[in-house]
Amino acid sequence: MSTRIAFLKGHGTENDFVIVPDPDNVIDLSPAAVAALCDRRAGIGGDGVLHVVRSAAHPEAKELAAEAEWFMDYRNGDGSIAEMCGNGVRVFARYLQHAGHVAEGDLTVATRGGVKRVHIAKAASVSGSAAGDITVGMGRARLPEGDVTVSVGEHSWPARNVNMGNPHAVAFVDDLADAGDLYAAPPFSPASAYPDGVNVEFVVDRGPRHVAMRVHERGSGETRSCGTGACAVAVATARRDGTDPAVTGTPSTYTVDVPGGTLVITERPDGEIEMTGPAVIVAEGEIDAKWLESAAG
Ligand SMILES: N[C@@H](CCC[C@H](N)C(=O)O)C(=O)O
Repeated sequence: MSTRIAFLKGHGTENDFVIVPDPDNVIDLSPAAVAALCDRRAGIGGDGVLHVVRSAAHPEAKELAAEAEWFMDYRNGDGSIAEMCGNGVRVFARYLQHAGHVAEGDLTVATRGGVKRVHIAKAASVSGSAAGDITVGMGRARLPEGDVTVSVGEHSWPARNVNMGNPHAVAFVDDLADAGDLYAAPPFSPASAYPDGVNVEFVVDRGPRHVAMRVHERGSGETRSCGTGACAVAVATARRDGTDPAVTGTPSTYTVDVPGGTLVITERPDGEIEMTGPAVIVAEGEIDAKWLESAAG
């Protein structure tokens, strides 16, 4: 490993990531190293890490190399691995554009949840200062059967199971404040419902086809946004509202406010879901490899 490791910092609706470009997959990103990087006081700080690797150089993505040149090796802030990160893909694409690997327009990104189609919209200003939104094709949701209850303090709510490649429990609440401080993962029952943990979304109505949510993410705690979570919320809300596109035959679009901004989610009658929102690179620099080695213990 060289003595300096390049990194960038980016976010999508304030779901923030430490980006580690490593085309040849030579950096040892242990779970402890990821947690050290994401530490908001002793490290750089982030909800997760986007390890940017050429698909051909990663054992989990080699087979996807013909379809997507780059693999998003996503890690949660505690170092755990997740199947998918929706905002992560959008920020990953912005990094590829920023680094000159891709231009505006269409591209593909390999993830543990399969190959995702991405569209980088044209910048809104000629100076390029107002970057265009980024849309990602998130694939189809799965809606596993089963009643789940989510609790916070004295409150408990029925929750809808939605799998966006990763697991989500969506609870409709009267007031987002009822979810409390969300320092700890909200307990759910039955305890066997999510053997690998779950991301929990709390949702209120804001208007026609417009909701707001808070989220507690598995492996990261409460975050300011979650892309897969916003998609899970749009899917659950469409079923609640009777606007399931598979039934109505027309696309269903929801605006989902998160604490860090707004995402727009469209589900088509064939079940394919697209998510659109901003993605920004805010800084770049170098990490001392010796610090990372000692911080990771
Ligand atoms: N913030 C992400 C989701 C990241 C993964 C999640 N914490 C999990 O463990 O499933 C998003 O934007 O989708």
